[in-house]
This record gives sequence, C-alpha cells and structure tokens, in this order.
Amino acid sequence: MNLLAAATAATSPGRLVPFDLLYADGVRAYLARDWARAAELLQRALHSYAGLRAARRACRTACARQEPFPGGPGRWEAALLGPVLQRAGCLQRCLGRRLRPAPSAHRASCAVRRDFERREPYNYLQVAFFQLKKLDQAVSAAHTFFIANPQHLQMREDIEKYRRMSGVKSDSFQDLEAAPHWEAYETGVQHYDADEYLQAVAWLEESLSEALSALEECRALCEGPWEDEDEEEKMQPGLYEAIAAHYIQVLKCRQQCVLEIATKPGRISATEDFIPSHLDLLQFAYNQVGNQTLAAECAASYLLFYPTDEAMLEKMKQYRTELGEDTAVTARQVVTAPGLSFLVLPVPQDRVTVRETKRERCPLPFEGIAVTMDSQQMNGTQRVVFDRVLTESECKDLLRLTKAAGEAGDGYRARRSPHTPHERFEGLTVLKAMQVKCICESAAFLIASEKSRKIIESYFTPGKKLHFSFTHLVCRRAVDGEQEGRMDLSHPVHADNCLLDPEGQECWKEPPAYVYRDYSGILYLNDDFQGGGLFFTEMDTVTVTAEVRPKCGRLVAFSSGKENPHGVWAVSRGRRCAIALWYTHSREHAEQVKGYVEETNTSTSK
Ligand SMILES: O=C(O)CCC(=O)C(=O)O
Ligand SMILES: [Fe+3]
Repeated sequence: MNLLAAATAATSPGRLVPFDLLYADGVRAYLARDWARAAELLQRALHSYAGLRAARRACRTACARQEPFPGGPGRWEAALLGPVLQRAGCLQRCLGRRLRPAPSAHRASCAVRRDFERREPYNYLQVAFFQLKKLDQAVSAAHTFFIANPQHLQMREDIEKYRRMSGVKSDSFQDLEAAPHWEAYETGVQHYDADEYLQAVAWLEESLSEALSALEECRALCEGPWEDEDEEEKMQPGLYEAIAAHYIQVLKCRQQCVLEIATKPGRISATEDFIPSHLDLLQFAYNQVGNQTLAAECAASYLLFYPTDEAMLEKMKQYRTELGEDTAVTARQVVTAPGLSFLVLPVPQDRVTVRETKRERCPLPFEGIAVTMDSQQMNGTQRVVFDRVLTESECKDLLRLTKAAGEAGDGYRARRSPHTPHERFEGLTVLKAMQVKCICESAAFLIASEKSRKIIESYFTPGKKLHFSFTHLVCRRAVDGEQEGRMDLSHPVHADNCLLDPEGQECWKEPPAYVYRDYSGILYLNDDFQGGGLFFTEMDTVTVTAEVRPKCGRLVAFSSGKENPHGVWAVSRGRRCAIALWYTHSREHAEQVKGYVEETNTSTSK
C-alpha cells in the first residue's frame, strides 16, 4: 500500500489510521526536513497508538463482563472451548466496531512496537518542534523521551540547553506519557519522608488505586492478539498445542505485568514489593495521623502477602489492643479479590530475616557521629565536618574494595591524575563496584554513601530530598621520585557546580560545570599519606579560610556553589583515598544505580 496515501486518506472521525503507517510517514517527513508535516504525523501516530490500546482495553473489559468464563467443570471441551470461542467472537466484533480500518490493519511490526514502547517518536518530535520554534512543545517531547531513556546523552545535553533558555517555562518539563501511579507514588513517598503523613496517605491511596487499575489494564491487554515476530512457524501446531502455547504466553504476560507496573519508566529493574510496600507505608502513615482502624486494615492486607512478617504481626497485635479485641479487622477487598496473589513477586526465602536484621542490627544513621566543625568554625557558609561516620573496619573494607577492583582490572586503572603529573589517580564508580565480586565490600560502598546522604540531607536540607548525582571512590597516589620541589596542587581550587573566574569574582553556572549539583560530600578513608589536606578559599582562590585533614570516617560536606571554592594540597607520599559524593535536589539528575538502591530501601526506611 502507498503509505503516504494511507496516512492522509482517512481523516474522518472514528477512523484510526494505523500508527505504524503514520509513524513511517512522519519519519520520512522528518528526514525530508518537512518539520510541520513531521510534527503533525508523529503526533497523529502517537494518538493512534493510544487509541488502539484504549480500544483493546475497552473491548477486553466489555467482553469479560458479557461472556464470563464458567467456574465449574462440565463436559470440559464444551465448557472451555464454547466460552473461549464466544469471547473471541465478542472481541472481534467489539474491535471491528471500534476500529476503522479493520483490526488486522493495526498490527505493527515488532520493531515499530518497540519504538513506541521506548517513546522513540518523541525523540523525532522534539527536533521537529524545535525547528518550528515551538519551544514548549519541544521541551515536553524531549522530557517525555528522556524519562524513558535516561542514558541518552544527546537528549541530556538538549535538556540542559532547554533549561538555560530564557523563553522556556519550567512547567513545560512534563512527562506526556506519565503513569499516574508513579507520579502519585513519588509524591506520596516524598511527603512520607518529610513526615507529612496526611498528604502521604492521600497520595499513596491514589497511587495504590492507580497501580491496581494499571495492572488490570495491563493484564487485559495480555489476552492477545499474540504478536510475536517468529509466529510464522513452519509447522502449524495442533489445536490443543496452539491453545496451550497461547495460554502459557498469556499467563507469562500477566505475571510480567506486575513487574511492568512496578518498573519506573527508564529503569531496568522493578521496585521490589511495589504493591505490598504501599500497604506498609500506608499502615505507618495512618497510625501517625491517628487513624488506627485504617492502619490496622492496611497491616492486615500486608499480612496477606507476608503472613509471617514479624514486625507487622507485632504492629497488628498493638492495633488490636488499641482498637479493642472485639473490633473486627479485615484486609482490604481489592487486595483479597481472588487471583490477586500474583501481586507478590517471587521473593528469596530469607526475606523476613533480612528485613528484621536490617531493622535491628544496623545502627541509626546518626549514632556516635560528631559535628567537629561547623560553618562558623570554618569561616564560611554551608560547610561542616563530621567525624566517626565510618569505623576503622569499614574503612578497611572500602580500601580493600579499591584493591579488589584493581585486581579485576576493569574500570579501575591507575592513570595520571587529570590535575597533576606528580600523582596517579584511581577511580571507581558505584556501578563498577557492584560488578566486583566482593559483595561485602561493594555493599560497604553503598551503605557508606547512603549514610552520608542521610547525614548531609538532614543537616542541610531537612525535609527536602537530596538525590545522589554522582559517587566516586577516588585514590590519589604520589608518584615516587617526582616530588622534589613540587609547587602544584593535587586538585586546583574550584567550585563544584560553577566555573570560577577569580578575576571577575564570578562563578559561571554553566557547562562544563555540573550545574545541577547542590551539595558535595567527601568521606575520607585513611590518613597514612603526606600532604593531601582539603582547604577552602575566598572567591579569589588564594585566601585560605579553612583546612580539613583527612582521616578514616571523617566526612566534610558543603554546598556546591561559589560560596565554597576548595582545593587539595599535593599528596607527596603514599595514597589518599576518599569517596567523593555529589547530591542534587533535581530528580532528573539522580544517579540511576543509586536511585534504584534508594527506591528499594523505601519500604524499610521507617
Ligand atoms: O578529595 C577531596 O578532598 C576533594 C575533591 C574535590 O574537591 C572534587 O573532586 O571535586
Ligand atoms: Fe570539589
């Protein structure tokens, strides 16, 4: 068929031009730099894709109501196949009524479907809108694409560029495909973390109900049609094999839905226990706002998922005492509905023990930690030094990690320092650390950085979430025999989120500076080296205002802006290791690996 003709022909209401045809035309117009036409066709493609999904959802729901499958046994063929055929007929008729042209015209190739799942059309759209000078639409298309593709460097740059443009409204950074349950969930958790339980309850309830309906929709779409590339088998299976094979596919797909709704766009892994964690958070929040009845209901619902969870059983006991033993406490209907047991993902056997030990054995983040120097003692603003953040043995674990990573030889190579020829620089990111086989040492890295994050957040910005933006374990090693008469620094004076211009007494907040960094932290691991002190200066970069001598467990933290120019004295002997941590308030700039760790910890954070 002539694609162009197909795309342009049918514009009468009710007709849905197949999205793959519109998409092909849109991309063609894009390549021909016909921006107006590209923008129009791509938007129509997205619209058609959404319309098709909506029709399928509606038909599945309608047919499930009209043609319920019988529960009981009978003559099994008639009992099973009769209703199956009726359901199929119902779906066909329903979709036939809703879709023009016929449903079979709306089957796109696997590659196109994948593009839509990855929000690829928005990538083209943003360029087209940009060329058309429709900035706000370009920004929302860019943002929508970036949410699902956070690893896309070009788009990251484009978004930075948009942020700097004066004509762009900040509310244009909108996710046009946002899943309502994710938005509600994140807002809910934010309020929860800020101890605002009334708001937390409202948002988490909304998120739970949205998540359950998203799940239902996803499961409805599982019933077909079976769109698999290799469906053109050489040999047609027999009737029962075909039915069985398709049915297994449907079951797999439904199981997949649980993961799908629990996976944030752009993330690879699902948030563990997404649905049960709602109930856990809600139970805590309801209790905080004095509604023990609802708290107990949530606890009872949670126990349906994890009947032996001791902490929750304990809470349940407490609620029963508070409410009076004869008050009936029942789990929520929606969660007890038959067939919802699939909501629980397969979990490791020792789940309960893991949670319990985590709650009981791990010290509170602030226990034993001391503030050694504050801003005033450091002659500046937003600066602080904490001590005893790590124990000697934790420092040893982390130093061992640098060794193990060195031996693995991957991603952790000593190289010349980017700042001085007299030192070598060894760096290790979280991602690399997780690939090293020493699980305990890698865990120590994650635990140490999360602990620092909590300390810094609660010290500087209580109630306002700080996200990891970048985390790095860095060692600086003096090069033997090249230290005589050294005049340079290990790290020249700089600010962490802007470009210092000592002459103009200015600090330019623009790339290549990491402008979105809000707070910096450096957690030191050792002191058996010479030199290597951290120092702060005035904006002139030469007047030293404060100095910090590294040692195991010492954490220095400061705001990343022009108020905190800093540098590192030359390391003239030995090796100086530290975890450098940067944080941001901006969720878009949150580090992916850490984000995942943060999220999976949410349910155990209270
Ligand atoms: O290691 C230190 O003490 C400071 C490092 C630093 O300022 C940086 O990497 O931006
Ligand atoms: Fe720095």
